[in-house]
Amino acid sequence: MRTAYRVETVRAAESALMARLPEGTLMNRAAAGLAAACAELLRPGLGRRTVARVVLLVGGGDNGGDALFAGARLARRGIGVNALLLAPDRAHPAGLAALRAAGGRGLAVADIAPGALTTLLGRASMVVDGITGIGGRGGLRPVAAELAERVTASGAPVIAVDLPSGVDADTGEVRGPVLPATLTVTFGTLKPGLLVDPARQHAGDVRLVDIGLRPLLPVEPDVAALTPAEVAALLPRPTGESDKYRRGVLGVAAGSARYPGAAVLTVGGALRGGVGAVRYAGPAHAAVIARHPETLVSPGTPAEAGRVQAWVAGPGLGDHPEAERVVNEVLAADVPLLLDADALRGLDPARVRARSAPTLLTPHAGEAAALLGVARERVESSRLTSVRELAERFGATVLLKGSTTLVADPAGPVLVNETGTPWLATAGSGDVLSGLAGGLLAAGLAARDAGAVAAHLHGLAGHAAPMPATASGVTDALPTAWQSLTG
Ligand SMILES: NC(=O)C1=CN([C@@H]2O[C@H](COP(=O)(O)OP(=O)(O)OC[C@H]3O[C@@H](n4cnc5c(N)ncnc54)[C@H](OP(=O)(O)O)[C@@H]3O)[C@@H](O)[C@H]2O)[C@@H](O)CC1
Ligand SMILES: [K+]
Repeated sequence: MRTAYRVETVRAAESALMARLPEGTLMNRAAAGLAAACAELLRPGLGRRTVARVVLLVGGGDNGGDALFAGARLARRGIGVNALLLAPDRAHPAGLAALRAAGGRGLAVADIAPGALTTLLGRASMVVDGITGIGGRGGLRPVAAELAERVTASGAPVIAVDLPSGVDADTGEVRGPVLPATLTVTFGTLKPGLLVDPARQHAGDVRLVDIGLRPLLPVEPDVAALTPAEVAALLPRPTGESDKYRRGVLGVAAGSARYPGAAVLTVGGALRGGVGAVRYAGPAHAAVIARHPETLVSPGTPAEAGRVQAWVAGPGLGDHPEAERVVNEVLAADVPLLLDADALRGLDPARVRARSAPTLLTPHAGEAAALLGVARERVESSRLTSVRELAERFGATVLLKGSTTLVADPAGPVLVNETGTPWLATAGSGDVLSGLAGGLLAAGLAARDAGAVAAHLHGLAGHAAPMPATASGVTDALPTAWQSLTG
């Protein structure tokens, strides 16, 4: 797992580690890793014998200290380094002294004429952002924001120290101006803001520098992303003993006269999710059997459908004459249940909490907002907080769809899926995901794993599908995605 820890936990681990080591060791390790990453990016330019010039943006905290010590290392290699000090009286004294001793310059931003600043930034091979790290609060303050804007306008690549300045490390929220980076060099551990949108989008590539923190961090992270190997290990595989019931039978209650396609896509996703069989119950049975002849179909409601190991309900229920009854029946079924789309409308938390079998809810931001009674923008800007709130309120696992899909249980780490692509924002794509995750539930995966594995596969299939991707194309690409994971 790629794991991320919130600031409070990082600080506790850092102080425990610092207490065992000579003063300055951690910052020295951080600066060494940062300087190495910068030098690597500068090398192609140096190969052409252009003069490398680095500009450091230095805030009043230790994030600025990291930038200054890294700058000193670069200056010792003959690189021209100018540090722009946002708070000159508070710039890390030892860091500034090291930079100056190595031949670099420290300049108070307030003392630089606008024209000179433009020239300095225009000539920079790269800008190192040490304005704020884990000590940053809210969006950048006006002077820092103005500087950030000028840096962005200069077009120079930005290397963020620990975090892009202006993002919230713990929540991934962006509450004001921020300086977007090409590369973020982070220390000791990832922070949630490096995995969760919208902050993640400002981080560029992320490189983790080991400063020896790992053994002092708790086992359980706050946010994590499964690696491809971990996803592969969770995929259900039939054994010699398998029959369709042991592999799992999924019930699908989706689609309606108006939206038969939703039933077809949900069943398609399930069949590609490694399930033993799919029972479809509802008005779109003819469309389902025409497209997926291996489906066991019936026109009735879930209670009449026969034995299943999990249910998916919701996609395209639309004008289904018995939509309410369908949702009531699957809620009453004592098997894992995935609720999506129309089944989420007006869903009563108490009814979900009362279930004895696991429940997985798969809202997009709009549906999540309706369930929480907040504006959609609030969910989009506070995705991590929102998904946790929903999981807590419903006592269920919640998969919040979006650019980075999040999967939360009422407690424990939130899983982030990193394989998504904007191409998946296409009609019916969510129905495929529901079927896929439902199939994994029926195969016996825990709700959190089913959600995370489905999101991962769905993302890979979104990349593998012919462009421009359609939901059917994504379904058809699922075996390719599966094979890319299992070799
Ligand atoms: N601890 C360790 O072991 C290690 C820590 N390391 C490094 O230390 C970093 C944390 O350092 P930190 O705690 O000094 O906080 P930091 O991120 O520099 O920010 C505080 C400064 O920013 C300012 N400021 C705040 N908000 C602002 C805003 N919106 N806009 C503008 N300015 C704002 C704030 O001003 P103030 O509020 O005090 O007026 C203060 O001056 C960490 O991310 C990592 O890089 C590494 O060396 C590895 C070992
Ligand atoms: K920074």
